[in-house]
Amino acid sequence: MTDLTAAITAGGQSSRYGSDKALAMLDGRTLLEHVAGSLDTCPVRVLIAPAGKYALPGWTPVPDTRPGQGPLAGLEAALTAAPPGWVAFAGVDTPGLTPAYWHALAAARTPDALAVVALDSEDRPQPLAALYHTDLLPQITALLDAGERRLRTAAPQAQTVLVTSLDAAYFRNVNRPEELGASG
Ligand SMILES: Nc1nc2c(ncn2[C@@H]2O[C@H](COP(=O)(O)OP(=O)(O)OP(=O)(O)O)[C@@H](O)[C@H]2O)c(=O)[nH]1
Ligand SMILES: [Mg+2]
Repeated sequence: MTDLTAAITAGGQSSRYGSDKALAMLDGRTLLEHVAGSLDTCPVRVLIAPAGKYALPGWTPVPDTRPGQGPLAGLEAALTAAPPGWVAFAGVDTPGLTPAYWHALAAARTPDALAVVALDSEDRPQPLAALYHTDLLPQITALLDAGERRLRTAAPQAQTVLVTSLDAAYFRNVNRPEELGASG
């Protein structure tokens, strides 16, 4: 994955979780560390979060361009900070991601694609564990300027490769404490 820049967007409020879910513990590591571990071999790694909020060795903190405006704004900050090319973009709350997941997405890229998005076992797109190309940046900025906040609008369908049949375990998503279960 040496040609991917890693970006974790961590500017959320965890309002459903009730405390900062990035720091919630699962199997001895924080959720943030689980996600970071899936991307540690990427040469450039950025954490979209307020300066000083998290200590994540090897990851460069990058502040939001539009604080509090959601993950689409987090993606804008990530694509702005990244060198030209592909960015592996993840939230803090998907601890099932692994290097193999990102390899599967990277292998699905086509020459015309600007995004690679997995579908879960119910065919729902997973834009918070997806690849985006930095060439999307001007259109994402235009979307945000026009008031758009939905991450799923980040890339046009015609330039999005969909990846199916991946293991459901990759898509574990923690929004509430009960979703961490006894292991939390
Ligand atoms: N950079 C950045 N990331 C965000 C922002 N809002 C949400 N995120 C991140 O997007 C990911 C998924 O968001 P949610 O699951 O809705 O997390 P959240 O907004 O913290 O939680 P809720 O308040 O319960 O919706 C998480 O990694 C969040 O940290 C934001 O304004 N800026
Ligand atoms: Mg949210």
